[in-house]
Amino acid sequence: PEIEPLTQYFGNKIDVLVTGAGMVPTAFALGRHFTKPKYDLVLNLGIAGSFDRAIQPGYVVEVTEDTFAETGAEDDEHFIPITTLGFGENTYRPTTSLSEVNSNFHLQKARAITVNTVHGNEASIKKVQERLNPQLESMEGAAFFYACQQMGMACMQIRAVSNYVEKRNREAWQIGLAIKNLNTFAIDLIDKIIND
Ligand SMILES: O=C(O)c1cccc(C(=O)CC[C@H]2O[C@@H](n3cnc4c(=O)[nH]cnc43)[C@H](O)[C@@H]2O)c1
Repeated sequence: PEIEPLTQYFGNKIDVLVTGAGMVPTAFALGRHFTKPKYDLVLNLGIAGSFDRAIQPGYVVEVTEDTFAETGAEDDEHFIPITTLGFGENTYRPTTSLSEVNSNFHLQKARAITVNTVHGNEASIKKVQERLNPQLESMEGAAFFYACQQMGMACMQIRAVSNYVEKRNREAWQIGLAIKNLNTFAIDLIDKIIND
């Protein structure tokens, strides 16, 4: 449902890969799909939660970096990131930007984290904010950047905010508004890209 208006609009003019929610389904689906011809541009489109009260539900945002928030080790009250452990990276970035792709389009930029568990507890939200100071969270973004980087694909992540990251308050989520705004933006952008 997140990209149905877009698939209806473009038909088979673009390839749409629905990965399912979460970093493992996303990385697997992209790894399997990328054995096919190289793409000019790969877009990750989805909804997200916002830690930043200035980035409100309905806003469409360009993600400029995305961190796997949970990869590391606990040392009692202290968190040791995987980078410190020496097992690899936790932060990944797009390999192109909206301004490079089409200078007529502008979006607010934001730093994101990628999580397995949607935050919904005040203490854990405070902890992750103190550690990583994210503006957005999703369940796929960093895995998307990772897969694209591994395969040398030009990539960008565009997310529409469906909810604030707060103590679980499912009734306040505005998924319909986020999906509408995400699809309106994505259709406009892709239309320009394929017709220019
Ligand atoms: O908690 C629920 O009842 C519930 C019902 C439907 C969907 C969800 C999701 O968690 C959707 C996950 C989906 O959306 C992205 N997303 C949206 N908001 C957030 C968030 O605050 N934290 C992390 N991910 C979020 C996510 O990328 C998934 O694709 C829950």
